[in-house]
Amino acid sequence: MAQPPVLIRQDEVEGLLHYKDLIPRLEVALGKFSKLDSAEVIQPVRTTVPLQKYNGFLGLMPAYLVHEDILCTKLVCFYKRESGSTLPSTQATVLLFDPEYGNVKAVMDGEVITAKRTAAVSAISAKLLMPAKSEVLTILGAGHQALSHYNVFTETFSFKEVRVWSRRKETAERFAQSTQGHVTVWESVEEAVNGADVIVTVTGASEPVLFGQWVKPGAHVAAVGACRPDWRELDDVLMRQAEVYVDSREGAVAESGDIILSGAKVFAELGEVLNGTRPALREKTTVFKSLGMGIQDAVSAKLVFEQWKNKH
Ligand SMILES: NC(=O)C1=CN([C@@H]2O[C@H](COP(=O)(O)OP(=O)(O)OC[C@H]3O[C@@H](n4cnc5c(N)ncnc54)[C@H](O)[C@@H]3O)[C@@H](O)[C@H]2O)C=CC1
Ligand SMILES: O=C(O)C1=NCCCC1
Repeated sequence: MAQPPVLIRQDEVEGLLHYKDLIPRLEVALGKFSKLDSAEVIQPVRTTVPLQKYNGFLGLMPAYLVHEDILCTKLVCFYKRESGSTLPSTQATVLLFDPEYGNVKAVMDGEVITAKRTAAVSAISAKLLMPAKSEVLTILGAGHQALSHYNVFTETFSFKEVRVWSRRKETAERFAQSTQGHVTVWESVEEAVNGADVIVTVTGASEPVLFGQWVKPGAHVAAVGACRPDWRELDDVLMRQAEVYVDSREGAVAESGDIILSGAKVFAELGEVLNGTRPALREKTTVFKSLGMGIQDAVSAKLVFEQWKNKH
């Protein structure tokens, strides 16, 4: 009979999952996903169950990485919250299976995994697509993703200046006080992104907050919020003037309001750039539209479980 699953708590996941281990594994997984005959990676587009009463969704995100034999699913609830709400906007649990036997080996917190793997993939996009001498990073939004993005971007790159904007100034100020390094707080998006080389959008917005006319030509935008077909973070001008990269084409055309409603064309998946089958147009204005993928959670869960076993 199979052993009962181990339970790995949020604080344990936090201590076990490190960007230096995660980033190379995500790069390999994204590359495999984007191979033309991607029989190595099985990942259907996320199934979402609307929770109309609560302005939210339950997302089911299964994935099987055949060669690594990782079978995993994340269950994630995400919500559109009113300004000032104290309820969480994302809650997630990750289940790691034994693919042969079919039992669950581990149940682990999915919030840290979601925060870190999303930020790590944005860092991969920036490594490939940001201008060669990037000095100014602007983060729009000041929640969980803002912090994980701040952490991985400052750990991986050397920006001279980091700026933050949030719809409530106090939230941006609290964020700036919580970070290790110096972060300047800006009251308007237009000023915050003026001259920025890299812009990360990590808001709960459903209408555009970032407009193309404010973005420096050649800048790189990692657009992480607006993960529903009728939600936006970026305006049509930006979507049409930029070269658009995605994590999954199939996911992007099903779920991204910024892509669907602007009519923008997807230029490449990040995995195609990593595989060398599509170019990284670093000198152009680029948008990486992130929606999140089950394989990213699967790779992270495997890492967490490996590290957990080493300690027990
Ligand atoms: N692409 C991906 O893989 C993932 C995307 N997400 C999305 O990323 C976004 C941020 O997630 P978290 O940081 O966890 O959320 P959070 O709730 O911790 O932070 C959200 C931030 O956005 C701001 N915000 C909310 N509504 C806004 C509006 N209408 N206009 C401007 N700012 C607004 C909030 O004030 C806060 O600063 C969400 O949209 C979430 O659904 C989350 C996880 C993974
Ligand atoms: O990939 C994820 O995890 C999520 N993506 C979009 C919305 C929240 C969770």
